[in-house]
Amino acid sequence: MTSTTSGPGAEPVLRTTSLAKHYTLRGRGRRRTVRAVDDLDLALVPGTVTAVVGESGSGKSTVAKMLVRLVRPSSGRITLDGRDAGRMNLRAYRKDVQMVFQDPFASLNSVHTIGYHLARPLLNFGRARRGADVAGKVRDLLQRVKLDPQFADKLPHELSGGQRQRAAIARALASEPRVLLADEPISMLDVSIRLGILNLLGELRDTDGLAILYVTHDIASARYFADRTVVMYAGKVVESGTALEVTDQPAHPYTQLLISAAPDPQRIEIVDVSRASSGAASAPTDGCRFRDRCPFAMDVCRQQPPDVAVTPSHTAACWLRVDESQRPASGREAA
Ligand SMILES: Nc1ncnc2c1ncn2[C@@H]1O[C@H](COP(=O)(O)OP(=O)(O)OP(=O)(O)O)[C@@H](O)[C@H]1O
Repeated sequence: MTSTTSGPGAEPVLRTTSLAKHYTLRGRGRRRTVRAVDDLDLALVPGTVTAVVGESGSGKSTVAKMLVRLVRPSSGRITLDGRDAGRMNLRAYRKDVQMVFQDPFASLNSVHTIGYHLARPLLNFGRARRGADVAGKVRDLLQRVKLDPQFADKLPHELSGGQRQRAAIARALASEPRVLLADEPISMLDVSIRLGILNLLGELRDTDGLAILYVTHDIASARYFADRTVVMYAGKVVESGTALEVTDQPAHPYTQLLISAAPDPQRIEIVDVSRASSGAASAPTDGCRFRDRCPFAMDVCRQQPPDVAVTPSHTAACWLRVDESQRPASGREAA
């Protein structure tokens, strides 16, 4: 096999191994544990987009927050080029791993110009020297996200939502990162400009060889934009594969439900259908977490299903994919 530095065959730059985040909630004298993320093995590869898809409460944002080190994992490991992220200096880590947030209105400070927002990380990460150098690099960043250089002098409120999100992407690019974590980067934008932002991110993937994590509740946009798709339900990955495999031949009943709820999974329509029907918050924490909503649930689903290979690049964690003769005895009875 030819080894490449970017694209689907390249070595992952960021990896997670058995990553988990559990929150303990206390109230009325009781303690409750929310298993926001469990057993997550993820590999982000340069020059590719990995989509994490799921409805509200499935743990997608918690994954992104752990990866950018805003939230400390309860267990498991994150490695950047094989180095343990938890032991790395945060500034050195963030130079390589940057995040774009959902809300471009909240993520830029209203009292500072766009130029200021871009100059700060350029200087902090040592990518520019004060004076003409930083001004030139601010212009370059604006150009890369297709904003006119005059935007440097504007305040955030003078920009549209799409322009703000472009400015936020430019800010994330200032450190010249290798990994970009994009948490629902288009869900708050007008439908007409969403595609433009995804296309911009796609260009950056190709020109800069960025490894992009694209967090979304919208499986249609993942099909359009991502190379690989990972589907999460109630904190667990239920299916993963190439974006086309997962959308066009979904193997897990939960993915099938997500797709049937999308108006047209082949079109980037982006209607917020999946949030309304979320059952993730009340899902069981043992066995298959989807079993209470699954039309095919069996007794065996009380046990954790194995990850079954559908194709060499596509897996689904579902007992239906295990031959009946291979299931534990209870797998042959209806629940
Ligand atoms: N700081 C926190 N304290 C307690 N529970 C939390 C915290 N952050 C997230 N959770 C819980 O963890 C679970 C996963 O949340 P998360 O925000 O990662 O999901 P999500 O898929 O990104 O959903 P959304 O699209 O609504 O943001 C949810 O049950 C949520 O209530």
